[in-house]
Amino acid sequence: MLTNSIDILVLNAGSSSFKSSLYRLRQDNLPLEPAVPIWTGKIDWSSTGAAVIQAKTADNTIEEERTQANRRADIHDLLAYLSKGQTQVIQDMAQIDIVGNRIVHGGEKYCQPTPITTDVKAEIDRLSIYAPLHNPANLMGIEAIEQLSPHIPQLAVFDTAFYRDLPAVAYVYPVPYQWLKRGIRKYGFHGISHEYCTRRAAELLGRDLQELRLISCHLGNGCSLAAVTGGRCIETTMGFTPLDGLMMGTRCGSIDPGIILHLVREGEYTIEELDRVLNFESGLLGVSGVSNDLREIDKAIDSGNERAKLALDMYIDRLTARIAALVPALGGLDALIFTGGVGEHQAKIRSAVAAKLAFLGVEIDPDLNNTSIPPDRDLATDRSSVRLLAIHTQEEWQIATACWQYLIDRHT
Ligand SMILES: Nc1ncnc2c1ncn2[C@@H]1O[C@H](COP(=O)(O)OP(=O)(O)O)[C@@H](O)[C@H]1O
Ligand SMILES: CC(=O)OP(=O)(O)O
Ligand SMILES: [Mg+2]
Repeated sequence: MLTNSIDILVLNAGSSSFKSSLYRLRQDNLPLEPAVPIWTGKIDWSSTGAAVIQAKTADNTIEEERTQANRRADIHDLLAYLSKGQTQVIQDMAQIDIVGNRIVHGGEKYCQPTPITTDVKAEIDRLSIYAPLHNPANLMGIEAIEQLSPHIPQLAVFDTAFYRDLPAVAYVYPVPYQWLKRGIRKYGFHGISHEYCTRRAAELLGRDLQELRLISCHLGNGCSLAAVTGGRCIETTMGFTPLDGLMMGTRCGSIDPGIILHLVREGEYTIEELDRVLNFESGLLGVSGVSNDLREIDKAIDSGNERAKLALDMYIDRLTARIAALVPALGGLDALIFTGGVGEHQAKIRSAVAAKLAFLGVEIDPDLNNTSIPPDRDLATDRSSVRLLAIHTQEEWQIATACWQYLIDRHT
């Protein structure tokens, strides 16, 4: 039985962070604009071995630094701040109507928000080998809730679901066709973010999503592009796993598969070691030797570090090349969307990309691009033939709306 207001808790476990939001929504009306959560929680595991836990309400913040991270315990303890201490917003966890979990890899089976059962958990676990940075963390979130309050319904919202209508030319790999039967195909990730941002782009432009040709650039620690036309995603850069495509913070993106064959053949690395190196020690961090964080790379460049400069140049070149490569399939481009920590905050990346795409008629307004104004804005000049949108991604809100819809459908 639903009361007038619905409490929806969202868990978004990433590779080096865990984000959580509690929304209190009215049952009769889903706001068009993202609601402000009444409680947010964050764990930052980015410095090796340590954890910073932060819980926040409109009036209070609790911050706890732990020298020894223990992901399971960190998640459990963060969520406990919902019902205790200065950030208490509920009396009891059982008060929460539903928990929405971002699940990165849903494989071929899950294309819709799905209630979590033992079977669903087993499948998320089975898929962990294909998304080792994400699916295990996603499961930890689910289990933390089960421990804190076993009877709250939980919903899985999949990153891969956005790609359910990907055409075969995009999802089939040029390998023996029979591999497809074994599930070897492109899945695509960051779908929750791309779905939110492409819909938001249509709103910002005051146009129907169906008539737009869009490329959404999700540039965070993980990076991917999604090409959308007629409201359908037709191509993306991540693939069978979130390791493919663009150069990322610690992930390599597309490289010659011959390199892996060579290293394994030489006996220099086991598969597990290569998995670690390509997922955690490559990308911006691997090339620069400095950091996966572009803010740190920038500082190193300013102090004359050439490898940091090379890493940045490679990041921009690869990003631009992959954007341009999506344009023929779209038959043109109406808007390019920048989102994720890098896309939203790094004006330098946006201007470098725009400059390299000038041949497409792209022109960024340097004043708009450099001024720190609120999120969700068009940065293109009036004469640019492509709109350039910076959009604050709202994965948690996207998941909350799926939960709201699920509850309403169940009770009507
Ligand atoms: N305020 C900021 N200014 C500049 N860069 C930022 C800022 N915030 C985040 N970034 C960049 O975004 C990256 C993280 O993006 P984010 O989307 O939060 O990552 P995740 O993949 O963990 O969700 C950082 O490594 C950094 O390069
Ligand atoms: C799929 C993925 O790479 O997610 P994130 O960017 O949150 O690590
Ligand atoms: Mg992210």
